[in-house]
Amino acid sequence: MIVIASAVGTALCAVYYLKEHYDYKVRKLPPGPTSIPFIGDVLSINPKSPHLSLIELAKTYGDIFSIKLGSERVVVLNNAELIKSAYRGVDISHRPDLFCMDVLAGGKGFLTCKDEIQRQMHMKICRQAMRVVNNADMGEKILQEANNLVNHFEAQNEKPFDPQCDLHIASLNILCNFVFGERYEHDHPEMREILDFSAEISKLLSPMHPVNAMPWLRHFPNKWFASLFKAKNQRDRILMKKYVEHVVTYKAGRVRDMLDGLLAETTEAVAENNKQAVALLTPEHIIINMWLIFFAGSDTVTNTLQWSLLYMAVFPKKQAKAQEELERIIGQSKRLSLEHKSQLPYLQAVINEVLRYSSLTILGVPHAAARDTEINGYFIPKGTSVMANFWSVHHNEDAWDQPEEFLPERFLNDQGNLKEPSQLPHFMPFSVGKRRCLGANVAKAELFLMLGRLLQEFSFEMPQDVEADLQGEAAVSLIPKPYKIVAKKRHILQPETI
Ligand code: HEM
Repeated sequence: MIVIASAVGTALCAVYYLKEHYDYKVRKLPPGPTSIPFIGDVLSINPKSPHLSLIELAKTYGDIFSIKLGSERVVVLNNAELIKSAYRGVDISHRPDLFCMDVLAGGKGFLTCKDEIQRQMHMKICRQAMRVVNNADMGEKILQEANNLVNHFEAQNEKPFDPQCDLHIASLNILCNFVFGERYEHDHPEMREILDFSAEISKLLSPMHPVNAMPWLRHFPNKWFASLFKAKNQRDRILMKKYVEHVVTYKAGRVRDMLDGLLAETTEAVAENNKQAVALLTPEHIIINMWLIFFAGSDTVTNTLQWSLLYMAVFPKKQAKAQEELERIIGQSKRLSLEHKSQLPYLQAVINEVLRYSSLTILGVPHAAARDTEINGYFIPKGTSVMANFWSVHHNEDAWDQPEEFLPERFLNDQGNLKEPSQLPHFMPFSVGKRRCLGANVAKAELFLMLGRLLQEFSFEMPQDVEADLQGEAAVSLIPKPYKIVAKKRHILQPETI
């Protein structure tokens, strides 16, 4: 019996390795390590720093290579040129299937939409709805949260505190305001529910989570699936309530927020008898698209602000330089606004350097091949997941001078102005191409006003005898480990102290 079992096992392994050999040599898939049946190459990846493990693999296999996560092949791109050429067209513009996302989006909304024409319509509709808010009072909405944040930080009385919760509520409030025109106090029950379902969904989104790795488990009672469906129901209940309230109070020609923008799109599509657009503007589609904006826009901004405060405390000279610029341009008499952006290049350079140095979205959001295609001469079968190692791009020694130093000055030209994007071909915090971040302008506005307001009011310091940890921990993105910080109320800086 043992002999038969070993013979069968050996034969299966031989078939597996022959298939691997065939994939690499005959089908010309991007090269990579020989994987182990069932688990693939997971042992080569350190879950705490996957971006660094992938850089190590690139040293052996080149800037485009493939690994297996379980039985799924994933292609990894490790340099800016490859990422731009792969993400430019529609061939690599789908998202991989993930069970949790299937449950939460159910094929609706723009994120998982596989029909290119429908996806483009979704994007057009969402961009138009977002633009309505951009042009109106986005700056005011952000400033309101920034001022609220100042009050919360002030209430800490210069004692060490963890800023994560305040920053998260501020960024969620901006999105609530932006999407359905409401903001909440910290202890409002609806805000608590939004925080709960957002945190639960963030946990469930890892491809390694049991709901995604073993979807058949849903047929048996278990806590993971129960929490997925609970989070979905909470989300649907709150967003459907907002939808109904907006339908009841909507007035043509008066767009209060993104949801009104979507209702205006619906009215227009119905009037023009545009059946395709109407089909993408059902209440379910609208709710999913609203949620996708929350899902994509809250943790990213919260985590970037968390990194920003930590870096300000660790690099006090850079903090003082940004404060001196704010003092000189805004002073005490004027209110910071988005109009001041061009006059505050150093603050913008600090934000860019935070985005580069932290490379928060280390591996971006995975793409998938929409059809059989090629990258750099290698065959990429339809459905294959493709990931971009943005951390590697932002820390590439050939592209950046002293990449391991925090130097906002690298984003300024000789005249002290912010460099043009064309002068920064290796800077891509919001990704590139067809699926690049839809909210990049909103994110930049939030970071500018929130960090700007905080630096006007406080100097950030690490608590006495505490050393900052700048390594972070990898989840869906690279987030700072929980930390405490001191927000010292500022007294106006004299230029000679800098
Ligand atoms: C610092 C903050 C942010 C960073 C670093 C960031 C970065 C990214 C990245 C890397 C992607 C993946 C692009 C790709 O797949 O190639 C993405 C997608 C996306 N982001 Fe952001 N983002 C931020 C804030 C926001 C905000 C505030 C919003 C909304 C208001 C937003 C909305 C989106 C959406 C909707 C997508 C998906 C686009 C699609 O699937 O086509 N993001 N973001």
